[in-house]
Amino acid sequence: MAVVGDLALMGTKIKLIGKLEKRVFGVPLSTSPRFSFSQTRNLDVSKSRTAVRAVLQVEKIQSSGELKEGFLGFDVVSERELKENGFLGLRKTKLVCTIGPACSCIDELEKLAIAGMNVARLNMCHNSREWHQDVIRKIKKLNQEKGYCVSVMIDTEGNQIQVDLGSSSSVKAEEASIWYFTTEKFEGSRPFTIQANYEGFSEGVNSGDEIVIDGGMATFEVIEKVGNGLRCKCTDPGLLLPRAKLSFWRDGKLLGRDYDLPTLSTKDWSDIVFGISENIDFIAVSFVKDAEAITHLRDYLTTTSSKAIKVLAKIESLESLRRLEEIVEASDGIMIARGDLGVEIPLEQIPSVQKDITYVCRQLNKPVIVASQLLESMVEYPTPTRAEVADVSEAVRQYADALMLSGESAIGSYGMKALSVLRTTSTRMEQSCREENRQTLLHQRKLGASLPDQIAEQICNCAVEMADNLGVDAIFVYTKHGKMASLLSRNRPNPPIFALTNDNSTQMALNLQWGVTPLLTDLSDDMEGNVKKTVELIKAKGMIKKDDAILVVSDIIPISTAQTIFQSIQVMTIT
Ligand SMILES: Nc1ncnc2c1ncn2[C@@H]1O[C@H](COP(=O)(O)OP(=O)(O)OP(=O)(O)O)[C@@H](O)[C@H]1O
Ligand SMILES: CC(=O)C(=O)O
Ligand SMILES: [K+]
Ligand SMILES: [Mg+2]
Repeated sequence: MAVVGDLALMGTKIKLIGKLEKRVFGVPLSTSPRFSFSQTRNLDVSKSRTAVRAVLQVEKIQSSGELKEGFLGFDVVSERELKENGFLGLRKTKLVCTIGPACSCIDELEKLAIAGMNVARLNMCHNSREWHQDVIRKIKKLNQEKGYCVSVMIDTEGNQIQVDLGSSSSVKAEEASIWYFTTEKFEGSRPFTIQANYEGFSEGVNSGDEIVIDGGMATFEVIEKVGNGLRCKCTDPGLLLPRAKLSFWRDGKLLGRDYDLPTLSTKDWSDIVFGISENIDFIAVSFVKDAEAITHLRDYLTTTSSKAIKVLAKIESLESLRRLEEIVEASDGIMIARGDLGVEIPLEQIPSVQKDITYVCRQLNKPVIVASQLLESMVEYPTPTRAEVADVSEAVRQYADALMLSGESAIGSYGMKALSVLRTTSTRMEQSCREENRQTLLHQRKLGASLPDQIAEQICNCAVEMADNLGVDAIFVYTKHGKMASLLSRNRPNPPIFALTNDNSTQMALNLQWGVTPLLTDLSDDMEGNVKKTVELIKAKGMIKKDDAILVVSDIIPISTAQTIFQSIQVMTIT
């Protein structure tokens, strides 16, 4: 903590963190009292040095390169990749890693960041609040002190009917053995008895129906109902793991039952409040049923969070597939959660469903993550199977925005190797798609309703066509909320997109967007000046050379001429 007025901050920009006790420099900084305050403001310290008595924590942001005059906010990993591989060699597909006990210490987190992790995912199903807080703070520290740019995602637990095995690590069910599924709570374990976590789990279930564990780990036939419980016979032997999910089938079809469980449980809401206070970037909502839960959460975030947290809907149930378009429209992005999806639909349908979901996301311009079992064998082994590499390649060929590791990074012994397989496999397939000119096969649906939106969309479509036809080295886009950057990304251009923004939440959100390298930088109303400055800075870093061509797109609305919106495409050749 420091008294702002005592610091020599003349003419610099500072980031203020802490509880605001007064108006600072006459500027009323809005903040919700419930959450910690973190906002960047341009303050003229010279005028008010003596007037200030507000006690605030002043964070040195020069080290993370934030908004300092004359700074181009490259993260250390993109900068290195660009220097080593050149513009075209920059990886386009983003990488998400689930953080678990195998990679939660700061050294392992840093190794993942160096190896290309763009987003760290924390699954709130596991571990304690303190553990999650510790991991988030380590990631923020790495970003701040060492110049990485890793976004943080929390993934809600959700309301699901699952088993509670108490302290047992697994339970084996033998062929024809008789079991009792109950909602009665008891300590320890009882032979042939399995606790289900939800009172109404057996409602509407008849004798003769099937209970499928975790999409096929084991199967039981219901013999009879006993009170709220079910007496069953094991028809397909196998293993029950902790938190194994139950699904009910009749005549070969999933029993689509509405359990009346809200998408977000009380625990999920408490995790969300925690996430907001820890300044996370994404919330992935598990077992989304419809658009309503997503809209509700987004409204809540608008009123309670000072930063724009993005809401991702996880598609992992039959219901979410039925309402796919409305869910995609309502959310900021999608995760194809193939693990639980495979519990609800036959496995052979997953590849075509994945293809359909990525297509819808492309059309509606929402980033999409392909998740679960991409390199599952690497939880145990140091090399992937050929089939796994083919699966990863197919997701890249479908132009998914991001690929996700789950157990491979969270509990596996070869998380770093798995990340490296994702990186090399996606880079190779991206090159092959460029050679094939596959992006020309993308037919985009018109999205914009208002004229400015339609202009933005057309400009981005044309800009990408021009960039590819001219073979420019890079696309630069100046963007406040990331809209133009995403519209460019949607067209999957050959050159990389550098999105220059002065908004930290935009920067962190763009980490999930295919082909976009977000750069946090100081922007002014003077677009010519911005472009000139960026080029000078990037030149000074030795990343650009004579005769390189850059295409520049801008959607910044000048404040001084509020009525006029300048949206333009410029092509520059470096002299
Ligand atoms: N924070 C953590 N602490 C302990 N173990 C973890 C943690 N995160 C993940 N794991 C382990 O990694 C494995 C795979 O990770 P993950 O939880 O992402 O899979 P999942 O079950 O498909 O996710 P979801 O519950 O969202 O469907 C889990 O089975 C769990 O054992
Ligand atoms: C990631 C996840 O939730 C799943 O695959 O089920
Ligand atoms: K989850
Ligand atoms: Mg899941």
